[in-house]
Amino acid sequence: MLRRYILLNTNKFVNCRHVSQSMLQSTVDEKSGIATVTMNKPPVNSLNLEFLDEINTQLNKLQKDKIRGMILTSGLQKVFCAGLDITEFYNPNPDRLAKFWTVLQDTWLSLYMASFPTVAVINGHSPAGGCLFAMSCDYRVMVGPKYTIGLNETKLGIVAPKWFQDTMVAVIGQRKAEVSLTTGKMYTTDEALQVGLIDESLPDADSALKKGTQFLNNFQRISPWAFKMTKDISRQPTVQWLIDNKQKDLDFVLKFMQSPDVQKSLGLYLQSLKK
Ligand SMILES: CCCCC/C=C\CCC/C=C/CC(=O)SCCNC(=O)CCNC(=O)[C@H](O)C(C)(C)COP(=O)(O)OP(=O)(O)OC[C@H]1O[C@@H](n2cnc3c(N)ncnc32)[C@H](O)[C@@H]1OP(=O)(O)O
Repeated sequence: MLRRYILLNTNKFVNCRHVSQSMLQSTVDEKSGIATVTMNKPPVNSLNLEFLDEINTQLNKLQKDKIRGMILTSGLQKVFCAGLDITEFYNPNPDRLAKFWTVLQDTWLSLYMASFPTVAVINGHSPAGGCLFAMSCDYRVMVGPKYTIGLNETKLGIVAPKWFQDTMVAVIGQRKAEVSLTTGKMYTTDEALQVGLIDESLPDADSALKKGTQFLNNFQRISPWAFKMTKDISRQPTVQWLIDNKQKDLDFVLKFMQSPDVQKSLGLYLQSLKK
């Protein structure tokens, strides 16, 4: 493994393994065993087929490398992740859409059930799929006050799939999730903290990264096996539906996304984004 000193987001030099460098930068601190995975796909870290594939491959690699924890963050100025790349849905090629959705399912399962503790350092806006990724980590630290987070699918004229919804229910509870999902609510950092969608709010990215690292350091005294078993038991009810219904979920998405009404809504939404 290539060893070198590199500059991390914390502006400190640390001795680390440099795992990869592309749309995703991943570094592992040798001493703590904590990986920092930085999404860096300008302009907004939208999740297309190739990017999701890279994220999933990296998560599986980190698992094999037996890292002790992971921070997921963004290398962009003001966006953590803009969610799924809407162009994957608009006038889709059915084969590509099927691959895209399958990789999304797999990436979510890898992240949600990661064998190591995970923290999202949300250093920018985090709508829809970005919020799903953040909620799938074990702890969320967000940089405030100016960014927003939430599952806004209804605002696009589409529907958050069951497993997106269940992930939110697991974080903020049934009632709050229902209101949040039906209204497509995007929470400010303060609101997200109040509702329990995030665990901490910090004024800048450096202190958020430190806070995330502090959380992961809690696990130095906890057996990785005990951690993983506990997390599996806790998260099993949320993941089981997708594990049992991957094909049904995919078939539904293929049908839903090719319906003229959904395509019309997506076209209008894409236009409004371009404006
Ligand atoms: C019963 C079961 C039903 C099952 C249904 C089946 C399937 C449904 C699945 C639905 C799941 C969807 C999940 C999603 O994640 S959908 C994506 C939702 N995302 C958003 O709504 C975010 C939209 N973006 C923004 O709000 C902003 O871009 C921002 C993230 C706040 C950043 O703002 P800013 O920095 O000002 O950047 P711009 O807005 O100027 O954007 C720059 C550039 O990027 C393009 N873009 C932005 N977001 C996306 C995106 N998600 N996908 C693709 N492209 C995006 C934007 O159009 C600009 O492009 P141009 O530079 O070409 O103008």
